[in-house]
Amino acid sequence: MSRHESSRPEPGQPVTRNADAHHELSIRVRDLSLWYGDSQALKNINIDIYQKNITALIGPSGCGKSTFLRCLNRMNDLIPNVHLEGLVEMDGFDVNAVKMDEVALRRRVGMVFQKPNPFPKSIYDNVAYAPRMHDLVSRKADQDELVEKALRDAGLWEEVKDKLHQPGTSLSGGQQQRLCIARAIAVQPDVILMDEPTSALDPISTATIEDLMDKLKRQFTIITVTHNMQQAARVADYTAFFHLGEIIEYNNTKTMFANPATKKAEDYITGRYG
Ligand SMILES: Nc1ncnc2c1ncn2[C@@H]1O[C@H](COP(=O)(O)OP(=O)(O)OP(=O)(O)O)[C@@H](O)[C@H]1O
Repeated sequence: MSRHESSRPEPGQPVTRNADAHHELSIRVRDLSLWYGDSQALKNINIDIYQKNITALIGPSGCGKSTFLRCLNRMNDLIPNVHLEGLVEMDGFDVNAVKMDEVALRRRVGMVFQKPNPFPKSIYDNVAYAPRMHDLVSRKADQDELVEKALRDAGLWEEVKDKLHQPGTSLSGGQQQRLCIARAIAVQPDVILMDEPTSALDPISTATIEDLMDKLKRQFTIITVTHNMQQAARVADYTAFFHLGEIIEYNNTKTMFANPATKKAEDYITGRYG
């Protein structure tokens, strides 16, 4: 029996589709449920997320996409009265295990938010902050090299190389978001979570970030929440459709958009509801 067959959810669990067998597993989620107090926000989520691919999470407002994303780096731990059941496994490690070091986890799983949120520091220090905190660099020359590489990989170096000591907040919105991406990749995470990374940006900055995501997936596993169906179709290798806290459909993006298996996903993708 192949790894994929053995990890299939039991019959009766929410529908999830396994991906092409040649892709390596990054994150395995089984029977994940989450409650805010008495209110259940995620219901028996089962999904396999693949390395060095982009997975888009789509679905109507309030269906649990951001809640799910935060389960992947334990950011829900910061919210009072959250109760979680089920398994989130990353490269074979149980993310929710008591002994899992949250600082180490957040080094492996970077996050980029909807609104660009650079630290109130220089462009240089925004990028150097986390590598310093994680003791990844000590010599100044190594730090300079790392900052340059992260900014180059985020497609920002040419625009900022002559003003590295200006505040990150002095950049345009699209540049600030690329700075946040540089900050996230500076510690070489395995996974980057993006929560509507372009929704606050103009169309040109959005296109720049989409191109960047396409390049970054050679190095990183990317999971992105988006309300923009064209964006999901353009950038995502796989798409998961959430509805009322469940994953109703999960497939490679081409198949889901050309031939959705459920009426709900079809209606949502075609803009008939949501
Ligand atoms: N901190 C919180 N405390 C209590 N309930 C919450 C909290 N965050 C989210 N919820 C609830 O959990 C459900 C899922 O919310 P979530 O933000 O994950 O959905 P979403 O699909 O990301 O929505 P959107 O597309 O609007 O961002 C909603 O009913 C929401 O009200």
